[in-house]
Amino acid sequence: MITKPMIALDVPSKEEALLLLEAFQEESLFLKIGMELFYSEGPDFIRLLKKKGHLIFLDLKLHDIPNTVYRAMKSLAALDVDMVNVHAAGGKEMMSAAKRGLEEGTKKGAEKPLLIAVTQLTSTTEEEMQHEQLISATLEESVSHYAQLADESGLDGVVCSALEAQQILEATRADFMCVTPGIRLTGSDNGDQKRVATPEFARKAGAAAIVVGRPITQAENPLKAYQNIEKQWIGEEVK
Ligand SMILES: O=C(O)c1cc(=O)[nH]c(=O)n1[C@@H]1O[C@H](COP(=O)(O)O)[C@@H](O)[C@H]1O
Repeated sequence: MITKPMIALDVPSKEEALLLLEAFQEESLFLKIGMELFYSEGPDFIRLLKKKGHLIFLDLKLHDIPNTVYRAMKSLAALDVDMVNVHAAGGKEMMSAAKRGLEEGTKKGAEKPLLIAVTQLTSTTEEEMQHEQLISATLEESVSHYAQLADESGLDGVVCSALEAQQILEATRADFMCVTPGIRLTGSDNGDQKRVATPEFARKAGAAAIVVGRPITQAENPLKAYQNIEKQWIGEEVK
């Protein structure tokens, strides 16, 4: 279990990201850098955050032909990040190519980043999946199927809603990682998220990590919000 909640740094610039991080002072964090920040600030900002002692989940959700994903992963591995992801919908050949790229791109002596696959985005409902993606299975079946494909491709885990973590662990193996975004506290704004759960639910369902963005980044006091979520995630009593 990754005890630090992963903070989704969904802000447009390095300045805004650093301003937000000021509140956390010297604390070492697990930061998720997504497309918005990576596309604007690039690899240099990742290196800076690593130098400051943070762990990085580089969330670029690769989904392309196997050769392209293999080559892209080789580049990403050289950044020495801790976790990267692809879309499971890219298929087993693509996921295996991603893994090979990471292995070949990791510097000697460095640890290979964890590789996980997005199953169905937490912003997707079963109805949307069936009518827009024309997948006739239930959402649970689709998510478990993608998780099994990811496991067979040698990946470390998946991104899913905490609502599906327990069934995924049953369909794969006990140490398969379920990284769960769509985390919300009871009564808070879901925004565009559809399959949401509390940190406590995620823990009880066996999730390996939680990813939290707006409930922290848009809170009046981001540090306090983070600490509150962390307590619920690791199971400490909230005062
Ligand atoms: O891969 C992800 O991280 C991801 C997958 C998914 O299914 N749903 C999902 O919300 N995410 C990411 O998790 C974060 C959730 O942010 P909040 O909804 O603001 O907490 C965003 O940065 C999303 O890009």
